[in-house]
Amino acid sequence: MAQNDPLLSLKNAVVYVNQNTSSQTAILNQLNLDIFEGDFITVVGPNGAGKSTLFNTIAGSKILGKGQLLHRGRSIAKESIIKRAQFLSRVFQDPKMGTAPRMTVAENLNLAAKRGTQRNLKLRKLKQKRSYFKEIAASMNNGLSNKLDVATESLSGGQRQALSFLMAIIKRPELLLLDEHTAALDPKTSAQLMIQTNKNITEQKLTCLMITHHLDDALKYGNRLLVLGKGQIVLDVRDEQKKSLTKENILELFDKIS
Ligand SMILES: Nc1ncnc2c1ncn2[C@@H]1O[C@H](COP(=O)(O)OP(=O)(O)OP(=O)(O)O)[C@@H](O)[C@H]1O
Repeated sequence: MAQNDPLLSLKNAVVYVNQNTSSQTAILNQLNLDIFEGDFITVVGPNGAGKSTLFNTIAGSKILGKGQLLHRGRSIAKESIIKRAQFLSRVFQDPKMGTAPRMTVAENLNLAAKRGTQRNLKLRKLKQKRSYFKEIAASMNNGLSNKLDVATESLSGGQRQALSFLMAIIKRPELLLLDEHTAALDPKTSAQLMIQTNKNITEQKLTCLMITHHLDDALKYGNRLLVLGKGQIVLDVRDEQKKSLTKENILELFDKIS
């Protein structure tokens, strides 16, 4: 693949609800998007703009009605969620999703680390991995590293989201989808997780799309910003153009598309 070929492309993507009925509506409407390796794209838009639908379409939980979805030039529109999970991972808003509640932090990390590999790893190996798990948990800077043997259900929301994030990146996905992953957290915890999120993404050069309603975060983080409205991309800016964008610019655009 040439350096400038996209990692993932949507071409004239249309997603319908109530397809083939009189109330058929396009909730993604002729959307075009090229995602390149190393892009850290923040995604904003009013409620109902189609942000989650975009993620669902990429991850496979919504079916493409028309158009193309290409991974490194190869159509994946008909591939299952499980198949696509081999190259992408996703963190949701709800701290209860993404982790197994009765399992400990270390067991959850181990499960994520061996995803897609042979299942019969011995506990001995889990012990060997402990120092690595402790190290990455410590990098989240929120006390998670002292809770390796604690059941996930007894973690704080912030620790649980930090764990979900680590599980999502532990095998270095080609594409990381963050779906308002800090939205359920209090402002301080949310800001703290965002700092660690950004650190990991930039240091590891991960390719990421992040939906957020925090416009300050959307402007502060990432190299590229998308505004979605009515199932279409109404703004796609990167680098210097993104840096010169203001919250007011985005809010004006929201007014126009709502
Ligand atoms: N299964 C469905 N049936 C009917 N309408 C749906 C369905 N899924 C999504 N929609 C509609 O599609 C539109 C886009 O929804 P989507 O959840 O993608 O928006 P969003 O930008 O993520 O919104 P929010 O910021 O509120 O999370 C909305 O009008 C929503 O009501």
